[in-house]
Amino acid sequence: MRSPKDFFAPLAVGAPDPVREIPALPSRMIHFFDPSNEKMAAKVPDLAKKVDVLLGNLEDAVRADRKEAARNGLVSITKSTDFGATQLWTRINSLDSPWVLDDLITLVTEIGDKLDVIMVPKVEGAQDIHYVDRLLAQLEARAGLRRPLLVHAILETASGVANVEEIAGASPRMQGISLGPADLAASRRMKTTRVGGGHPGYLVRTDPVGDDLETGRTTYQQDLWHYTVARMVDACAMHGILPYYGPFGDIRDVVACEDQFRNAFLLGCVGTWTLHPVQIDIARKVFSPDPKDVAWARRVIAAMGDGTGAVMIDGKMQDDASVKQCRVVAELADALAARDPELAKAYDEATKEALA
Ligand SMILES: CC(C)(COP(=O)(O)OP(=O)(O)OC[C@H]1O[C@@H](n2cnc3c(N)ncnc32)[C@H](O)[C@@H]1OP(=O)(O)O)[C@@H](O)C(=O)NCCC(=O)NCCSC(=O)C[C@H](O)C(=O)O
Ligand SMILES: [Mg+2]
Repeated sequence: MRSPKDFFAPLAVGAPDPVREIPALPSRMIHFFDPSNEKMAAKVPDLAKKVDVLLGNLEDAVRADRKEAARNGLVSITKSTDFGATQLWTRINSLDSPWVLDDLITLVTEIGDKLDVIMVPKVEGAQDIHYVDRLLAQLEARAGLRRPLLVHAILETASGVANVEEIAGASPRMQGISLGPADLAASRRMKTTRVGGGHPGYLVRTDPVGDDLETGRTTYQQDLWHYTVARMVDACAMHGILPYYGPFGDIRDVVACEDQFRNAFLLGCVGTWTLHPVQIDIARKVFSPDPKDVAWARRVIAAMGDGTGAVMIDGKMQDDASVKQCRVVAELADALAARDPELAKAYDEATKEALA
């Protein structure tokens, strides 16, 4: 562990100074594409206008014999595309793979000035982040980069979950963490073969009436990912970084996808991965606060003056703590409205109505 005194010192001579605060940029959807897939690559310029984050994926879902094509494809797409305000991320191959060293050397050298965040899969503990941290500093120095690259960890091993707090605080580069439910399920030896989402077998049942154990007993499906997401959210909040849900693999089931995304949003996640174009609008809808909630939050903030004391609004008590909750919603709405004029209009109209 670095001493708190040198936590913000660059890890290589000539590397840029680490950031002191992680920017809370809109990142409702991290849209995955395979840069070696020509059809997907052709859609990148249009997708850049629709999504908050575009991620060129080099790891799982890219065939082993296409790894170099994906890496080179990402370099060439990046050089020829204007991403505007949309962030560009990449997911490198895992740290024990034969590809990761060339991924980092090539990407930082060729497109380090355009990349925002590097997603690192299968992170087991702080040692993995420390390795990437030092290597990135050396590569940034050699490439003459002025802005440090940020790092995002995927929580997809049992050790990663056990060590999530130390991972979140391992480096000033840590931007956030995502849940990786498929690898995590395998690592934990869970018995689900689904990529994220619920499972009908994971349930609780109401008590029997009398001796009849069979009839009239309602079952409620539970969320397999609740514990992990909640733990990830706490670790991220504690270290001032951002938590994300990960993949929802049943592309056809847009209804359950929306539910899973909303659970994550309500628990504190700022965004999710989108694997197919059909998931983009779902993520936008879910991870943008509802105009009615924004109007309410703004109303409470306005009524609370300096934010202390207690007032009654529509029969509900508001105090110092509830105004803080409202500020979370209102500040997120302001940040999203600055990027999305349609949303800005919806928020302002709903607020006017609520204050009338
Ligand atoms: C899931 C897919 C393989 C489905 O692809 P396809 O069968 O081609 O779907 P469609 O025919 O419905 O596609 C319609 C058109 O849309 C294009 N398309 C599809 N997906 C994308 C995309 N992500 N970005 C841009 N464009 C996309 C198709 O090319 C079609 O185009 P056209 O023919 O011109 O109309 C595919 O969606 C896919 O591969 N998605 C990404 C998968 C991925 O990235 N997986 C890795 C992340 S999940 C993971 O790694 C697990 C995690 O780590 C964990 O452990 O939990
Ligand atoms: Mg994975």
